[in-house]
Amino acid sequence: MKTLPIISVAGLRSQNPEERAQVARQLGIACREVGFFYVIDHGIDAESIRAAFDNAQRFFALPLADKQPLSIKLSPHNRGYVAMADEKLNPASGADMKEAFNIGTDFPADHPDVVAGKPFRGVNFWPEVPGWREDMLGYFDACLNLGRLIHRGFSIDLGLAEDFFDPHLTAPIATLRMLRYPASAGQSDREDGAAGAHTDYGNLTLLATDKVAGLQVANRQGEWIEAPHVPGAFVCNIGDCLMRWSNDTYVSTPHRVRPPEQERYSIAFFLEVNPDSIVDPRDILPAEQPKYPPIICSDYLAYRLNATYEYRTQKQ
Ligand SMILES: O=C(O)CCC(=O)C(=O)O
Ligand SMILES: [Fe+2]
Repeated sequence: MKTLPIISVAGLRSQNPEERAQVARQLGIACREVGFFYVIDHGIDAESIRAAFDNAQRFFALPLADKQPLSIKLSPHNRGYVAMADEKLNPASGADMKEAFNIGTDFPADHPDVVAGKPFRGVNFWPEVPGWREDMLGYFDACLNLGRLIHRGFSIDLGLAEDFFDPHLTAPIATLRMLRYPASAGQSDREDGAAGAHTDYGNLTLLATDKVAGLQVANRQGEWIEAPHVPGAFVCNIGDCLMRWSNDTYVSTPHRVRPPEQERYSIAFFLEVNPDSIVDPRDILPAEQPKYPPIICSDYLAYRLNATYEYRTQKQ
């Protein structure tokens, strides 16, 4: 396998069950074989994607003094600004040459779940850039709805009720993450210098990229293959939580980012499920011997984040 499949998900919106099943079959093959695929006909309009990239650019262009007060280190909820070289997605490798900004599921400070200190229920940090918050929350919701739709395809493929994931996706943990990788100018000697090899933690990631190359995905032969920008497409991949939930039927696959020739932007949307959802392989594959005990979604995510971010002392 040298290239990633490109899947049109338009059929998932069809009234005709056969059209939905046809898309589900393609998703199922991709999720079993490589855990990565491009999605086209996703229904998110080009203008809102462009606005999200413009907003990312405007944010990262702010002086460090404006970004640092929004530091993720000040958030117990995985939100805010990650400064250059402050993260190692592969702890065995070097620091990632990137900066990032995380927006989580948006809750007001007086929401009962926030007041009660429920895991991952918190307020976002916002830069003072006009229009930014509205645009980014609109884009967040569009990604969430696409993530829900793709989960319907997964349910069909896995032989579950089509709405199996719906009750788990009513108010899920989700993170919209803007990323900026500076031009390496030939300076980096690490193939994974922009983002170390890692798998994602949740159920599903939807990634919008710009034209600059950098993302690589490991195929089953252990070779790194390029995942180039496909205009209008999202790069989608399975995360560890869904791999576990599906008893390893779907695979989460290592990927990394090479130091780009030119400055590169990407925007990832990491979708988990509701914080209190029980992730139990027996619910998806009751006939199989489960490889994993049941876990609570928020416990699993907190465990994975705490392993990645040394500064995270606050358990969620
Ligand atoms: O920027 C990219 O292309 C991929 C980023 C990524 O894999 C991540 O942040 O988890
Ligand atoms: Fe990733």
